Amino acid sequence: MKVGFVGWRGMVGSVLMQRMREEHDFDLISPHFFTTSNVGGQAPDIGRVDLAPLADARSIEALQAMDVILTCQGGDYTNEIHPKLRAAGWKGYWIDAASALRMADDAVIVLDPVNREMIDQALAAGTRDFIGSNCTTAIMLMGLGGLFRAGLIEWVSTMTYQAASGGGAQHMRELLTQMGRIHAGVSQLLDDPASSIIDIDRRVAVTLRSDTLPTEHFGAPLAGSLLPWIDRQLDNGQSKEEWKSQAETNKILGTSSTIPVDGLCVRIGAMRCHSHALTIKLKRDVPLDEVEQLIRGANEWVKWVPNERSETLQALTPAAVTGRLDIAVGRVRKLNMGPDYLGAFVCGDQLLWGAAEPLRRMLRILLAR
Ligand SMILES: NC(=O)C1=CN([C@@H]2O[C@H](COP(=O)(O)OP(=O)(O)OC[C@H]3O[C@@H](n4cnc5c(N)ncnc54)[C@H](OP(=O)(O)O)[C@@H]3O)[C@@H](O)[C@H]2O)C=CC1
Ligand SMILES: N[C@@H](CC(=O)OP(=O)(O)O)C(=O)O
Repeated sequence: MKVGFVGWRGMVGSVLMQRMREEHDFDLISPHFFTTSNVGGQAPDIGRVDLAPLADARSIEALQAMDVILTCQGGDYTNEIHPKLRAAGWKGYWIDAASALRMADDAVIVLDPVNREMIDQALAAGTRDFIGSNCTTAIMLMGLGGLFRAGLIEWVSTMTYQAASGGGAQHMRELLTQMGRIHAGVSQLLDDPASSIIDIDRRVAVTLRSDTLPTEHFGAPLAGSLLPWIDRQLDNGQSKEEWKSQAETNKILGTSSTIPVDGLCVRIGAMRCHSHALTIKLKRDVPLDEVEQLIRGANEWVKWVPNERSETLQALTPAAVTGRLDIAVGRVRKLNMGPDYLGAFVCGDQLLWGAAEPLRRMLRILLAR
């Protein structure tokens, strides 16, 4: 199978390449690499010597020769190229990280540990566009899939804690630069055990509000702060990121009546793990041991964290989860609102299950047909 890769050197694409090498996916395909900026350049090192030079990612003719196109190039590229390619009669499979086509009627959002049946049915019916879900939504569904599958969830309120990587590589750099500037402004005081914490704090506040702190990408300081708005503003008061959670959750689950999902999405100073603090309204009072069994049994990546302080601090944090496929689920307990109200916390790497992993697994599904 000829597979064309677009966007392979970006942040999501690089994680995808790494995972595909780890899983030996390249052994099973004929890979072709495309570029929007360096036609004729050298293909990436994937442990193979038989690769052609980089092809033009805007050449419909070159793309048409592919059986599958897997793109992490972004929504603008998708909006430009996908319609032209289909209009030219291309019948191949389009696998995409960007949100552009997600809600299209003839596209399926792929998260196979949650919606494998839907993917199989769509393939049998001739669907050709398979799109990765929003990262935040994917992580919640990977963590709570067992409760959704059992039909126990009446609604979910999700308050998110989203990492800098969701904005892209430049955002991660900006966060670290902000951290460094803040530290540099007080490092001498920190070294002096006799210095006043009030002085240190005052200087930090001055740095946070100063024009010299780089905020080009986030639009405001994130280090030492947080940003309670992610993505565009919608007319109903939601952010686009908040809107996606209900829309995509229900599309992925194929619900016949909408399960309400809503809450506030907040950017925090984590590097690449998104987290959710969840309030779940169950349809009935489900005993906690049953809840645990359902959550743990949903997929092999759920890492159950008992609702205890030390284990939570060890395992239910971005620091513990980053770079791993684990979806940590913990803080599961009944809330004061009543026996059918459940609290939970979910944490996952947004570049893995939130972006690259469902795409490479979709490719595997195609290869296994
Ligand atoms: N599903 C999800 O939850 C997520 C989805 N995404 C999607 O993935 C898309 C890609 O995101 P992301 O990987 O962050 O985008 P990047 O900005 O890292 O990369 C996108 C493209 O930019 C070009 N580029 C220009 N300069 C550089 C450079 N110095 N280093 C690397 N690439 C460069 C590359 O194209 P070229 O080689 O052709 O020049 C690259 O493929 C997003 O637009 C979004 O749609 C992102 C995060 C999560
Ligand atoms: N919006 C997400 C990342 C992302 O790219 O999402 P999407 O693929 O839905 O556009 C974030 O900022 O954390």
